[in-house]
Amino acid sequence: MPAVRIYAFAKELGLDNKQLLELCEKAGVKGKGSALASLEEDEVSAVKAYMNSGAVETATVDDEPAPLRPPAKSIDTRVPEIKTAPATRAPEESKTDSVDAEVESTEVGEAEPVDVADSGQAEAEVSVEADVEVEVAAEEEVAVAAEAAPEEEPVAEVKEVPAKVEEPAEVAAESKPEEVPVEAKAAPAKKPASKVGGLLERLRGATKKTAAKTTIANTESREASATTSTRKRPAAAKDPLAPRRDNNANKPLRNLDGPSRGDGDGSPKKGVKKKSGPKFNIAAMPEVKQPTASAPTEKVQKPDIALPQDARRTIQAGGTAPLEDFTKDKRKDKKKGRLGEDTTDDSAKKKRPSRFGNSPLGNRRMGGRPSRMRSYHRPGSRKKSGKNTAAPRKDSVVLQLPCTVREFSEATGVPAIKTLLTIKQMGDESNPNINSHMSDEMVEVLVDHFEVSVEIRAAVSLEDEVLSEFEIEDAEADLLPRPPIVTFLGHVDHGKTSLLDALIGIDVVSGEAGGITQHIRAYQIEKDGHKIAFVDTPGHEAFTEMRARGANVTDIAVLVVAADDGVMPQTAEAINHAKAAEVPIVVALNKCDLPGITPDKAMQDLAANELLPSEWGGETEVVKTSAITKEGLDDLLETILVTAELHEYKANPDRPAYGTCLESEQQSDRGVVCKVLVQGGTLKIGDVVVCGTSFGRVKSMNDTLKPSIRLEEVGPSTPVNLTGFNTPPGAGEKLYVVDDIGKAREIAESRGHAEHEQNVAGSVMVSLEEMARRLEMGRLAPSDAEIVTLNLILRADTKGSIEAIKKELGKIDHPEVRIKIVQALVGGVTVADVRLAQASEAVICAFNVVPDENARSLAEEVGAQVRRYDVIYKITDDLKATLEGRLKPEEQIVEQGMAMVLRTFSISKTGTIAGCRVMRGSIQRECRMRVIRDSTIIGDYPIESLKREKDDSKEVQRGMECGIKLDGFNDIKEGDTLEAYRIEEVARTL
Ligand SMILES: Nc1nc2c(ncn2[C@@H]2O[C@H](COP(=O)(O)OP(=O)(O)OP(=O)(O)O)[C@@H](O)[C@H]2O)c(=O)[nH]1
Repeated sequence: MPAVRIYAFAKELGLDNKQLLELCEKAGVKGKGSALASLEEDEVSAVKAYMNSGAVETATVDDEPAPLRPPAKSIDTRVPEIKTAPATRAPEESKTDSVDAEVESTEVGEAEPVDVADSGQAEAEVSVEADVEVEVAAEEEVAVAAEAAPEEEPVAEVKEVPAKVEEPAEVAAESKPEEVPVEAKAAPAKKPASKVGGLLERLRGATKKTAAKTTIANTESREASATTSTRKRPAAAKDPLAPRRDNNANKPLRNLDGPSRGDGDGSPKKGVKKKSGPKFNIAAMPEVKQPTASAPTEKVQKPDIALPQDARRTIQAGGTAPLEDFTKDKRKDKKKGRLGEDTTDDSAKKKRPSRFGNSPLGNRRMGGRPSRMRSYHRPGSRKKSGKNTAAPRKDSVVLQLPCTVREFSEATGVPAIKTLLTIKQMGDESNPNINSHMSDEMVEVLVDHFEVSVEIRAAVSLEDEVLSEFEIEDAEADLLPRPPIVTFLGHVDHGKTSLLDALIGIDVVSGEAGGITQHIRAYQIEKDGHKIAFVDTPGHEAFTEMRARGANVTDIAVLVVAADDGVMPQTAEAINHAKAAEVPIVVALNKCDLPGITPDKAMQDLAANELLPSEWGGETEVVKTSAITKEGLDDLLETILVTAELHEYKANPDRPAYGTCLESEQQSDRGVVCKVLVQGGTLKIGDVVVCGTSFGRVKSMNDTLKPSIRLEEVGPSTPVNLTGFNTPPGAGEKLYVVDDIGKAREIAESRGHAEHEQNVAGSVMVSLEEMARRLEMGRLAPSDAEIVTLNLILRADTKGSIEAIKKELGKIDHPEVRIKIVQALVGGVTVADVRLAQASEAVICAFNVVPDENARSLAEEVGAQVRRYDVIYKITDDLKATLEGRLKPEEQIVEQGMAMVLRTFSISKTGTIAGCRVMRGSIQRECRMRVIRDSTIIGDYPIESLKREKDDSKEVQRGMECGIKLDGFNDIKEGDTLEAYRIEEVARTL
């Protein structure tokens, strides 16, 4: 049973909100502050139990004979009062309605009685009300919609609205053939139905059977999110508004309290007397009577009436004029005994159109609650005689969200003052006025409260509007062959980087800190006239996200398995990523040069992981390679190219580009540099791009392999280093080219806002929940006081690094200590970080970045700790050791000094000499040097030679000039900073 709001529950019980809140308190259900608070199933039971215990004298909602005193008045008086919302009804209770359900299923021929009785959706609509008269038409609606409802569940993206039985028969019937197959297909798709996910699927062409499904699922979710308030768009509803209005204009309103609720002749249905029957949410009638036909006694001047806003909109949209509707209704009313009752046309009842009719928003259900669109007239509430001069409540109006109090009142006919009063009664203390914007939730509550029926139309976000064009599939004729994207995946140290280096003819592996890959790399190369985009991923377990990202952008996965190791944990993980991405896998059985290697064990491992090698009769190509001897490299390349040829990868280059951000960083001179893999369209300098919460105009694009090559435009399957974003986009975010910088900004900002809200909401909820849990267990203060928190401020070179560090730190689990990341940002350590560290007593962890001079001296001054790392697992090892109080004294890095490179000299045979000035401390011959460019550590090397003038020197002091040659690094440049340090065995303190 879903949670039920206080106000709804109070309404059922015939109590006011305050009374119920008091009852809750007494029943031991604490912490329900306002009418908007929700009660869980067990809490509802607790309240009911409390009420049934005789402690209070009030009506009960249970069907069973209750120990409470009987209602003071007749059943007619009580019935409307105890109209039961779904939240208050236990599933078993709904079984009392199974008789009705059987009738329905017989008539419709689809729904089983159990569907209605058992389904939560069905239950949601069934009322406990002991109502004698049940409309056959309504029953049909229940039966049909009850069957359709469960099939809607897989639509994950749809905001809140659970399917409900109150779905009008027409809508349910129409949408069923369109939706069910789509959702049934979409459900098993392994990839989330994201925009580019869908496009990628399409790009992968006809070889993938799932492409169509995913595309459809995407379209569905787009539709759903565009309207928010609907789960499905009836196929026939081209113009969502017109049919709805026509229906309502032409069909008589029903007065459910009137005699027509029976068989149509005004008499109650025979044989079903006093049976609990389902209640259905159908067209609400105006709350007050329309003026009677009696002629005015004296001639009055016709008032000058301004049409309400929604009526004006209707006319502008080409709908019927309000007066037309009015006259139509009048004509129809003549045939009726009473307003809203058509006593002549019984069939009309069965086919009664819902006021939600064909609208795409038609099945919007207010927050999953039962609609109260039906008008109830409590005894005494109906006016006995005389004319009602109050403005009739409107129904069938469209309410565009977000809306103000004024707009709500105009749309619903509820006076603004009454609306404001109700908002206040609901516990809103913000003192709203007529122009105040209401939250969607509040609108929903008010609609429920005033029992008005409105069609709520969620605002279509700019993002949906702008990015929807990326959902459109390219015409086959526009697709041209594109290079394959090949990702190297596998366990740490199995030789991915070495193999790729050997294939491309570069040497990346020797410059990697700690000998492990910590960043995703991507290059496009040309081999034997074929272009291929290669992506290298880290193998260390911390980089799961990067591996997943690599697998998600790839066409072909090359699984690198060291022949001496076989399938290891990250190999298995990589296999899963590749399988999830549904891409072909080519295995490179590497390190075959190692002596005494028999590849059989690795082959068995592969077979055990459902990758049966082709030489064993399976379908997986296994190529034996060695990055050292270059054995098997040609074979590997050929296998990749043949696989690519088989799959015919295509894309449309003549469209706005889209792609994926693989990595991003902040550089001091270039700003945000983002490694992007273009997957479709052509990306050009000057294009406006949006990527996650970042946006900008493409300023420059550089080749990823040869950064000096500037590119003006790049087509599909091309990785580039791109500048122009305002902030570093999140790795893995999708990039889209849009036509307007304003739109890009708006999309990025709204995403940022939503992200922020989510973060804030998440953290508050967790802490409150945790607190509540602890309070419950009565152990809040003592054990909490014992927990030591280590605050961290993370600074790293890329977002990917932050992601990986966070993941690693998340593994540190200790009962008495915990790590809290106060802030995690890309870029060098700044003064602001030091200030924050000072205020929050945090330690600053700088991964592959350094503090700027101001930050460094401030940190020294205030005693803030800046710990620097270049290998990811050292951070966790260090912190773990720190937290566990077992810091080893050895390997303490002692900073020695810093030198600026003023000039460089290239000497053949020797290499590049850096002419430096020592700016801080001193440089000693045995020191190691960090090479820093743009606040980022680009390498760490020992000193090969240190000279003053032409003489070798052991130490050069601050202010002096010297020549430094680094061992194994010749790419030193003017402006680089060299930091000297020594590793000493000294005691560490935190
Ligand atoms: N004998 C031998 N050694 C290899 C071969 N390929 C790589 N190695 C060595 O294995 C070690 C790890 O190689 P990498 O290329 O860094 O491995 P990796 O899989 O890229 O590692 P990560 O990116 O950190 O996951 C290095 O010392 C390489 O020299 C090979 O084919 N034969």
